[in-house]
Amino acid sequence: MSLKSKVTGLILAGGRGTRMGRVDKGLQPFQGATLAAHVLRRLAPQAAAVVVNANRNLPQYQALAGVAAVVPDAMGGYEGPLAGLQTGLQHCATELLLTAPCDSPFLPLDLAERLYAAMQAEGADLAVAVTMESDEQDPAAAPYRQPHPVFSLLKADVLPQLDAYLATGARRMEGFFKTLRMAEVLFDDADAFRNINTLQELQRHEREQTPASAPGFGGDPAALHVAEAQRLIRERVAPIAAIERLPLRAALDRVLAEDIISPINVPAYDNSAMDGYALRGADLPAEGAAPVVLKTIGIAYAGRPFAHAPKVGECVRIMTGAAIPPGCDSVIPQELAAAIDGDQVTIAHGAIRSGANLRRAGEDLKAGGIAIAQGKIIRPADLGLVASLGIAEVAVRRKLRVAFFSTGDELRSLGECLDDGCVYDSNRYTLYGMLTRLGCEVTDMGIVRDDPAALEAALRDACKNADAIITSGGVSEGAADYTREIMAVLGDVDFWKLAMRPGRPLAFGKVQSDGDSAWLFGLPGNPVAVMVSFYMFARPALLRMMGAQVTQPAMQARATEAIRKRPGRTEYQRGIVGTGANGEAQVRLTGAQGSGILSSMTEANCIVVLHHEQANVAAGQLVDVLLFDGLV
Ligand SMILES: Nc1nc2c(c(=O)[nH]1)N[C@H]1C(S)=C(S)[C@@H](COP(=O)(O)OP(=O)(O)OC[C@H]3O[C@@H](n4cnc5c(N)ncnc54)[C@H](O)[C@@H]3O)O[C@H]1N2
Ligand code: MOO
Ligand SMILES: [Mg+2]
Repeated sequence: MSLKSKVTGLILAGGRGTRMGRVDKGLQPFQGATLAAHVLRRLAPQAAAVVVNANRNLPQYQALAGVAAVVPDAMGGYEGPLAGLQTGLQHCATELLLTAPCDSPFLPLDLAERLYAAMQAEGADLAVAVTMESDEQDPAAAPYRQPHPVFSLLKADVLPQLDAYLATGARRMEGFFKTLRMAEVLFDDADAFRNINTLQELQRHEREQTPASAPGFGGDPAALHVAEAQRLIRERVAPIAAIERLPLRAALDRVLAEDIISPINVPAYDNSAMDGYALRGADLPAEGAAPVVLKTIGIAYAGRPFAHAPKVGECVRIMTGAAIPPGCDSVIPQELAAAIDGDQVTIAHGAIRSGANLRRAGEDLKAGGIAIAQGKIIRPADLGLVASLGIAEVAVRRKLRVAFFSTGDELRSLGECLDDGCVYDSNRYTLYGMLTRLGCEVTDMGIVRDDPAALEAALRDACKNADAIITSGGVSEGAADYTREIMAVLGDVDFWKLAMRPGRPLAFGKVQSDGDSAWLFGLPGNPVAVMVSFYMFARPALLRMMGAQVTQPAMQARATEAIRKRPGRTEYQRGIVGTGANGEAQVRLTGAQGSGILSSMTEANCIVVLHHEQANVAAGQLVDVLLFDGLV
């Protein structure tokens, strides 16, 4: 049973709006809709039904598409949010009630899920959102925990306790919550809980640009901002726990699972950076003094130290990498000596500074320090560094297991005859390439026909062994797109329309079968869309599951031509970045940008990122670019 089906959403809109001049807060216009409509849009995906608690303008609330019921306080008399909660619980047909105030248009899209997880973990009756806030008057003060009792998830069966509490005359939410077993959930995005209290605040927000956390109102009001979808995915997935120990070379391109702590200083001893003479800095001639002549008393080779300390007026011939003899603190490269005659070395003032040309013990790495932090993908330099510490074996995360398949009756595999109306399956090849380059252990499950039973069997099968499943096709709303239906049956899967191009539809969630589960990324079928969606959503999530740090190879380049762009969605266009005549980075587009035109991807060496709020780009303007090298 999905979480969503257990939850009733309650929008608390029953207040007097005292701080807003007694207007009905929820009905105030905000970014093309009302405040309550924004709250509804963010609650609806998290609940089986949404109920509004309002004491005025009931028909206006009822007119909001998707509202199951509008209910006034049972106790009457504007007694505050606890009275609204009582009414909500009375009308809650599910096991759980999720509350949000009508003036919080940015509430988190994973509110129910995160509150529920804490409730389960702590065996609580209710879970409340908490954020860390800082004192605006005193920014230097330590941040404090701010609970948000109006953002809570409660068991519906606490109603008798609430009735009894209200009967005592008490009205404070916090007071009532203290009588229950309460879990607190810390959200790191305090902005998501912002509410709008005054008309001035409302107007200020209206004027501000659509924030990154809000849906893409510039285009389709229901479309989700790319950053919001990325955040939702990032917050849900976690690194796999399994670790394996590998001989150093086998760890190349794997994710380091434990910090590498340096057992030694590197270098282990002070040594020479030059071939020359090791000497005592005190012997160097002062300004205006005559050159000094030092007598060579021995030779220090790399690996064969010279153990005697030179006395005043003496030096030691030394090779690069050799340990600095005792008593010496400087090295003069032999070519900087004024003269060398047998064992006599003449040095003029100013040839070197005292302390020059020494590589100090521990200057590269200190014993006991972190040489490489866990989460790093091991590259050639890391192999070398680990070897320099004398470490022969490293702990890496086990490879992430990713199963993938294509969906569609029109698809044909290589070697098959291309019937009328059919296309060769290319997505499985791009997916194979992208996943393999990322370092995943892949399972190619082939093509799955547009048939509900076949899809269900494939998804169940994939759950058994895979950490993640990637599918392509069938996530839009076509008549043969059964994928959505089956995905929803097998788990908590959200279907998003994203404010982006290409890659508008995306399914993400957890599918389960017989106790096994896997994260599902249902990518769109169009061949460019599948790649862009993979890079923007699946790649960062898979890296996180792999326990790896997520980086994107980004730069800026000047557009050689004007680019049309409508604000309100993120666009990813294929580009070719290079160096212009003036030595500056510049980028041009690869022509046709249709999401079926795969040749535009092979031609390109980068993706030009045109951000959500960005409008038309003029020729010569700087744009953000994601380089394929490092990304792919
Ligand atoms: N009424 C609407 N229609 C569509 C919308 C929309 O919002 N409203 N979105 C469009 C966008 S954008 C995309 S992207 C596609 C995504 O659709 P699906 O994920 O359902 O994918 P399919 O319908 O199965 O296929 C789309 C397209 O891609 C070709 N395809 C699919 N799989 C492969 C493959 N493995 N190899 C090569 N080509 C593949 C398929 O033949 C179709 O041409 O929906 C739009 N429609
Ligand atoms: O955005 Mo669709 O993903 O254009 O092809
Ligand atoms: Mg389709």
